[in-house]
Amino acid sequence: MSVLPDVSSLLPNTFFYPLLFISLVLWYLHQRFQSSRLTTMVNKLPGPTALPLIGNLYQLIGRLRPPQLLQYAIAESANYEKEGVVRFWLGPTKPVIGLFNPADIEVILSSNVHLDKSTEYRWFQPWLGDGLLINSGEKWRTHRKLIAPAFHLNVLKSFIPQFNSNAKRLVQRLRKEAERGTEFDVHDYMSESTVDVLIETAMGVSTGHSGDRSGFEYAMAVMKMCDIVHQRAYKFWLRLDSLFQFSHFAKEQEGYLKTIHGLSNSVIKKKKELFDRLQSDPKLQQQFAEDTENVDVTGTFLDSKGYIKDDLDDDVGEKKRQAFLDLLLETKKVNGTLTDAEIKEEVDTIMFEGHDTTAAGSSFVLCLLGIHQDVQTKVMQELNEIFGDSDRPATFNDTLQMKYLERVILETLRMYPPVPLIARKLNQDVKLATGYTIPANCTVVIGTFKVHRHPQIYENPNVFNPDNFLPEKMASRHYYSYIPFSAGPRSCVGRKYAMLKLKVLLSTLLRNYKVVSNVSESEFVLRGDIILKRDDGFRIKLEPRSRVQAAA
Ligand code: HEM
Repeated sequence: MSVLPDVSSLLPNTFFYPLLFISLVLWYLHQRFQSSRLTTMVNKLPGPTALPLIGNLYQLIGRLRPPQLLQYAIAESANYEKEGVVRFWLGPTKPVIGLFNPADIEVILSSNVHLDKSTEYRWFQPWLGDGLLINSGEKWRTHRKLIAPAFHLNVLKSFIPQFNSNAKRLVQRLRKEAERGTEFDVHDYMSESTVDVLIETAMGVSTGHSGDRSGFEYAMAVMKMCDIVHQRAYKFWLRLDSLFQFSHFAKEQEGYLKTIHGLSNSVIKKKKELFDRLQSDPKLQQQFAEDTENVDVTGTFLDSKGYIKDDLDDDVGEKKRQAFLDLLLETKKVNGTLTDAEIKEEVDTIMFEGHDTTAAGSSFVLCLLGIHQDVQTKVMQELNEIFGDSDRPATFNDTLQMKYLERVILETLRMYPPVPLIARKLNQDVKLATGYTIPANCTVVIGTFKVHRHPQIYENPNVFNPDNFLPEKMASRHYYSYIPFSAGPRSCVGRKYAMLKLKVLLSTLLRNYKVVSNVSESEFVLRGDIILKRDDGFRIKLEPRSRVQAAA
């Protein structure tokens, strides 16, 4: 028997050296990151406590569901309202800077330098290719210059008949819900309608009104794709393509993209056939000639003079006034400067941006009108003054008189902005108006939802009040305190299209149905997966209005 004490339990076991090694490597990496220029500068910005290496990721534990994530982002940013800036570390090398001060936002959005989208937008690439929403540099500049004129007001005015015929179809589809009189989710109806109307206007292809549900299937696939892209942002193991490709999401994505690209391919094919026929038939050309009637839009949101002016206001001359897909095909034919692949990615981009945003926006308008019956009564008074007893379709001039409905739409987009945040990647240091400096390589997130509910900008920011958009109220606020369509050189090209379409669609629907909602705003469960939605569904009831029938 040994007289020596047993020291084997004190000796390092098999795990000791590997653990020591990993700890030393982590400690070394932490020290390196801490002393880098990026970290030193970012850590001067206000933000919640970040832990070594994982940064603020620990705060996401237990919040990996879209509604909780949005709630967390809103609550955490409220602690930095005074500063207008908040920094988060998503791991050791990924700083994200949230901005919600209009003067700081202007520094980024009005710039011709900070135009690059954040790296997260690359997850859209299998879907949108290198289209206008995500591309950058010279390609973005030339494509933006090419596409913006297709959304000039004089082109949009020629879409009024299609807006009306689709509004009428929507009213007919909703009839069964009105007859039932029970609660239903209006978002599916709005999605299908906004896809169809986009195909018939910007793409210039008839959907045939034949009961074909490809628009609906497309809209549902888009919703699922948005969910996948959103999950990649906060489930960190999905951020890397090398891991994502082995997940079940990759397989699902393939299926959704088949539906999405199936529709865009078929739209392009149909349009090409029509385009070729048009080219060889002068009579058809005459028939499709644009309506370039001159109408005064001063004093409305469609007129940007009193608001944020952008390239949608540039007069591009009569010649260039063509609808979107006509313009692209013509450019390819005449200049040879566009490839088929480029046309495809721009069609996919416009199809996505043009439908999901307006489907969410219009669904929120209906929910809010269902809750605020006094506001709905005022909208109806205005519509009755415009249309009287007539069930005629809306004209462009009618839409200019829908000033109160316009304020309702603007206020809805303030409280529930369909694009709740915008993210840019900085390629150089930026000094903000508030004095803070953000270093190059940071991701900057503009918190639209947060700016729109800032108590120092909007009196009673959580109260729905269309009068927030009376001209004098708008004039008294900072330009960049209302940015549902972003602003500056990279603002939304479909802004005027969206407002015009929403007015025709909503006014037609309201002339036929009274909207009712038993759900209060405090019960809305919001989720921000790319586009802001209600997780609990856009639940409303409809009651037929006896006086006016569907506009013919
Ligand atoms: C209520 C409706 C809409 C809202 C709230 C909205 C909002 C926005 C926002 C915030 C952006 C900037 C996104 C970013 O920087 O990440 C954007 C960009 C864009 N939107 Fe819209 N949008 C709407 C409707 C439309 C429509 C109807 C179209 C086309 C028909 C459209 C086409 C685009 C395009 C192509 C871009 C990219 C522009 C660029 O990067 O140069 N949008 N939109």
